[in-house]
Amino acid sequence: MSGELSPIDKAKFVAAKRAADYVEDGMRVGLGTGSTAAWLVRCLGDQVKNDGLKIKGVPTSTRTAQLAREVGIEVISLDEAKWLDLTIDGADEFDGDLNLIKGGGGALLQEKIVATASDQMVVIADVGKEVETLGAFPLPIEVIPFGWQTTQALIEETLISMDVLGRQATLRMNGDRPFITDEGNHILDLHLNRIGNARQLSMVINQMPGVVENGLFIDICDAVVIGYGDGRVEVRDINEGTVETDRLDFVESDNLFSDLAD
Ligand SMILES: O=C(CO)[C@H](O)[C@H](O)COP(=O)(O)O
Repeated sequence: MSGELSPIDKAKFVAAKRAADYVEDGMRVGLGTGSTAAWLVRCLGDQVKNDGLKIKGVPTSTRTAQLAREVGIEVISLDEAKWLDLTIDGADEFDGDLNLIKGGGGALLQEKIVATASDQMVVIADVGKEVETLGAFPLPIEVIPFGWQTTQALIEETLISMDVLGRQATLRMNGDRPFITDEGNHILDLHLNRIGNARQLSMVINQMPGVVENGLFIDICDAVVIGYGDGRVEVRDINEGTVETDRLDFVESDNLFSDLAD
């Protein structure tokens, strides 16, 4: 990547850069997956290299693990860490209660395990991820490959019996093959348009044989750092509402930004 970044990349960058302020020396930090989380990993790597920040990172995917090592972050497993001070991750959608849809990058299982094992989960997102009601983004469901079509049919039939509108579950592909997660599973993307009762839906889906986990994160996220293309950031905290609006100075961060963009 080089040259001028798009407003959406700038928004992701400023959200990630602001969220890096949550990270303190000595912390065990869950590192999310996706393009926004990748900015965070690069920002933390920069602080490790240039400011002597000492952290241990628990990545939520092989992709993030590779990037974290490349930028100089010490990587440990979740079982080594046992418990984390903080997880910072992206999201595909967040609503006013800071409930999320995640898994667009196919890492929802590790992401949910890691976020749930953390004192605090902070989401970083460009403002386009904010929704009134979750569901326009297809809900990822991780299923084991054995009998996946039976699991798909069970999901669709159960949703019909619950009168849920729009319930097609499509197998995620990687070219002409099924997408395979880090745990060797498949992803079904459930097209609902609108999720009326996310908590109930999540529980119903997770009870089905063959389902490993779904991408609804209910009552897990503590704060969202929202980035805007002009450098503004807004922090929304579950307990305190909007706690801060700020503007990151692109001039000040130009070096880091263009280094990272290269
Ligand atoms: O849940 C995820 C990966 O499984 C990502 O956090 C989500 O898809 C957002 O990605 P991006 O930051 O690239 O928009």
